[in-house]
Amino acid sequence: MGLILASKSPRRQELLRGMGLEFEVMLREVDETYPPGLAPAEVAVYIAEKKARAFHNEAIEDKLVLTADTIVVLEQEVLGKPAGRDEAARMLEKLSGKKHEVITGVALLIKGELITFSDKTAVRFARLSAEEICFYIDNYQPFDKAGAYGIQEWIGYNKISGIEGSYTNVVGLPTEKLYSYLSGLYPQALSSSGRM
Ligand SMILES: Cc1cn([C@H]2C[C@H](O)[C@@H](COP(=O)(O)OP(=O)(O)OP(=O)(O)O)O2)c(=O)[nH]c1=O
Repeated sequence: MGLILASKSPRRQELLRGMGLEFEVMLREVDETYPPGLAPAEVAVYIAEKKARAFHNEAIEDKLVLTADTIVVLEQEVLGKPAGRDEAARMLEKLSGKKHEVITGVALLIKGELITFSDKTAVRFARLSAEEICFYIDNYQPFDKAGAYGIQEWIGYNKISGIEGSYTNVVGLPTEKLYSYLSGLYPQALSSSGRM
């Protein structure tokens, strides 16, 4: 069975490769807004599902479509990707010295059937000074990342004091949980790449 990753995120592509999976990348335009009243814990799955539904009417035979969405939740506030420098700085100021949650929602679509799940990781930031925030924004890539940071970049190495849960979930895909779902539901997706 073929696996389609519907994601432009180079991190997700790298994580899937790291899982030993073979896949192709197909992209569709998706409006990533969500209803204002939606509980933060449900937002990532809601958007991942929207990304998968973009393939609903397509002839993709028996291929499995995988989509995901990652958000940061700080004290019930959902932080997505920052729109610009000021918003990135504000997000990092809020995260400084606090613990937040990173939630990645995943949707699997096959033959019109949709399965969704999510994983949650707690991340604790050390205090960030104004200089450190400026340095990070000027030298790294906060703009394509939820919460304006990448755990895999400078800030993750130097300013994250602890995490509880899956590391890959923070980067963009809960690989252990995904592997378990694929093993149970679609072992063909794993065996087609010769790994099982
Ligand atoms: C918190 C955090 C997020 N991120 C990334 C993961 C996601 O790529 C991004 C959140 O945006 P998403 O909307 O989840 O994904 P995307 O727009 O990059 O890709 P696509 O919608 O095509 O699948 O933030 C990191 O790389 N490191 C981190 O530590």
